[in-house]
Amino acid sequence: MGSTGEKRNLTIVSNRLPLSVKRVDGAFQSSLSSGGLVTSLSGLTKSTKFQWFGWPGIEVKDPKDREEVQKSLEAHNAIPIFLDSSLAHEHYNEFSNRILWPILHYQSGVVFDETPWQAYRRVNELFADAIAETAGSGSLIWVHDYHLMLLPELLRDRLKQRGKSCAIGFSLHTPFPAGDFWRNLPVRKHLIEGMLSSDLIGFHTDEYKQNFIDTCASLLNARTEIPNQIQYKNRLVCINKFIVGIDPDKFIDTLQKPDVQERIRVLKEHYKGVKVIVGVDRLDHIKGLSQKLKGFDAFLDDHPELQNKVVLIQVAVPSREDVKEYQELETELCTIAGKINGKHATPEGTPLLYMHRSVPFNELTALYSVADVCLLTSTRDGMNLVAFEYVACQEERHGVLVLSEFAGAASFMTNGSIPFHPANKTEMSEAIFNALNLDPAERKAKYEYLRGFVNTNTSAKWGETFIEKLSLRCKRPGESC
Ligand SMILES: O=P(O)(O)OC[C@H]1O[C@H](O[C@H]2O[C@H](CO)[C@@H](O)[C@H](O)[C@H]2O)[C@H](O)[C@@H](O)[C@@H]1O
Ligand SMILES: O=c1ccn([C@@H]2O[C@H](COP(=O)(O)OP(=O)(O)O)[C@@H](O)[C@H]2O)c(=O)[nH]1
Repeated sequence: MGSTGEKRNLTIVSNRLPLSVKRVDGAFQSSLSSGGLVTSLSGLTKSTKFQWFGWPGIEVKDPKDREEVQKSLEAHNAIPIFLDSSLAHEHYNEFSNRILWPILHYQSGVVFDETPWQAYRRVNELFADAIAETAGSGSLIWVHDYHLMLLPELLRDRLKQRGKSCAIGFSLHTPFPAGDFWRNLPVRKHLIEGMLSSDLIGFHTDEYKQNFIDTCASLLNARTEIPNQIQYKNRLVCINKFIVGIDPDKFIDTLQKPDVQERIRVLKEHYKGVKVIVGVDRLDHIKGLSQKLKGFDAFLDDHPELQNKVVLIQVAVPSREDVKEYQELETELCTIAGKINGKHATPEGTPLLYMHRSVPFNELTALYSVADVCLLTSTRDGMNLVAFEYVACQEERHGVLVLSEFAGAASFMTNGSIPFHPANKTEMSEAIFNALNLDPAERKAKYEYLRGFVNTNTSAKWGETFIEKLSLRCKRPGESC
């Protein structure tokens, strides 16, 4: 058990709660939110107790309705922060996902706009107000991700006004780009200063950590000579890498369920004599989905002898559908998918199954399990937990992970996978071919390497390590990080 979380009061804060609330026929229904942040933090629930603040994903105006939503979430230790829909839209869609997200992922052509920025500030303030009121002095507050970069500073001020002292940790789940890219954002200084009011800041990889440290030095003239520390104004902030992971047992246990075993049997029978490649990604530019489909097209062109012998099952989970760029990407992907099947399908079958929807967890594990290859083509990606999940489901098959060198996961998984550059179709085609033809001994060796990594670096360990460090930081602030 994660003793730290139980001894001290732990509060998790993220923009999105793990449960999204929807109004169906006048009543409220909640369902699990998608994405890696929820996966990583849900894995933590096994070992640590915490309350979770976040936006419920819906506008609720009526005080009675708010009470109803509040009660239904209470059972999951979740506390909703209600936002009116235009504010939520400007904060989440317009600033977080149209301006900040692309810059964090090295996408160019971003246009800054003042209205969304003001909404971003306002939402961070509303979070700070709600948390400062509830938090007990001495508690640990762990803030997550790019939607809430201003929160540590706003929260620290409010806690101080109330005479409370809490430890504040911040984890970024995206990459942090190299300095010159970050300069594209006119409000870059405010965001960095907001984060620097934390006691501890965590990144997924050493590269992101170093980029952040370099930016603090060049932009704020902060002192960064001591490893893993940033001194800015009168504060000493610890900076480190914490490897986020999954709960592998959840996948292993699910694979044992009779209905999942039956589903696996049916899928194996259906794809007898056919090699299955799986891809699971939120429908997002950063996942390199158009590159993936084009690379797969090149692979099919290069290997006519494999006609009807290979299928790519691509799950594209709907995401951020109110953002214009995401809508355009969806249209583009449908067109490319149609063209690929138009070119390569035969009366015996289609080489590409493109599914634009989310899949239930049991189905997801069955899909991972029957796949000979998992193809992940991110152009940039904070970590990519799908890579971990695929490995967790490959005890029997020893399938091969073909992993873009730009996923954060590649910093740790390159030895056990086949790495490639997602913009290079030829390289991708060769990587797919090599993965499909790897001999069993090599497949086993790669799988065992990755299994060791995934089983060692679990989400529970990630959470416990971060909380332990945060708690120590407060007890002995002068100590090295
Ligand atoms: O909440 P959404 O807008 O629907 O997006 C889902 C999540 O996407 C991002 O996930 C990141 O976190 C993962 C876990 O650390 C990491 O593996 C992945 O590479 C990242 O893209 C986002 O950072 C989350 O806040 C979102 O909830
Ligand atoms: O229909 C689906 C398919 C997948 N996932 C999960 O979404 C997460 C994706 O996390 P990742 O870190 O790969 O990327 P992110 O979407 O957070 O950028 C994984 O845990 C998947 O199991 C999901 O919620 N719904």
